[in-house]
Amino acid sequence: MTSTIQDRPAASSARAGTAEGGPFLQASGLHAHYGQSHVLHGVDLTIGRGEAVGLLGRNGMGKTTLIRTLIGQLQATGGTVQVAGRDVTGQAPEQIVRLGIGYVPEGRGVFPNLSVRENLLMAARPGRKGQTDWTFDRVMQTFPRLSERLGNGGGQLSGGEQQMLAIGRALMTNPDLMILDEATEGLAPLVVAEIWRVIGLIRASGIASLVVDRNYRHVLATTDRCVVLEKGRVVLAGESETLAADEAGLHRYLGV
Ligand SMILES: Nc1ncnc2c1ncn2[C@@H]1O[C@H](COP(=O)(O)OP(=O)(O)OP(=O)(O)O)[C@@H](O)[C@H]1O
Repeated sequence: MTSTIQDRPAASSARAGTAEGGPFLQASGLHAHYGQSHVLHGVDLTIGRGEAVGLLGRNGMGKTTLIRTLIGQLQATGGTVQVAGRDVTGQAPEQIVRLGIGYVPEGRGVFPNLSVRENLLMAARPGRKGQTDWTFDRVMQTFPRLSERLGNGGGQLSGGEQQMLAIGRALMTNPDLMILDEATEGLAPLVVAEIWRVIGLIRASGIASLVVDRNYRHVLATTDRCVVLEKGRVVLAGESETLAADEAGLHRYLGV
């Protein structure tokens, strides 16, 4: 994160939103800038309740910027974002994620000086509708490796364990939507397989997800729908199964 990120103004109060029954997240015509640099150019994105959505695109195409704009870390310079039926455009990240988003940023985000146990327990809270499905014990069952490291500091963990802890922390908030940005980056193959297993578990548990990963084949195979960004614009979108068969589109936009 650099100083070129535009300051986000004070959070505005929630404006009237759409009904509860609509998609969990809906972004319409999103624009975002870093200083003078125009990075998102009118992006539309919808994530249904319980839907797994993949976000694909080559390096620098705007995937992380889109995520940061969705959760209010970066102020949208145009367009709107609705979460759980509320217009959250311009709101502070803390307010937006409180509506039920578990965000696992690229590069993780665990507290290095707190133990694994403390990292998890401090994140614990019921979900937006009071759901408490994800308890400390369930996270332990999901990541047996973390249960062996409970007393260790976050900073003493391997990269893979830190990633598991970051995902575990997000699950402890009992989210309706998990956002995973490059969750497998830089990890050894066995750990990568473990992370994909958990991404599958999250999907099966009915939590919606937005998944960014370099392994686009894996993303296509483990999501319902995918959106492909090129230079801050959606250039391909559709059912993952259909996109997986679109060799020409994948070649053109993902360079494969
Ligand atoms: N903090 C920043 N300040 C200025 N420009 C930025 C900043 N972060 C990203 N950019 C630029 O915005 C564009 C989109 O970057 P972004 O990180 O969103 O892409 P990405 O698709 O997530 O790619 P990657 O996989 O490399 O992270 C790129 O041109 C990038 O150089």
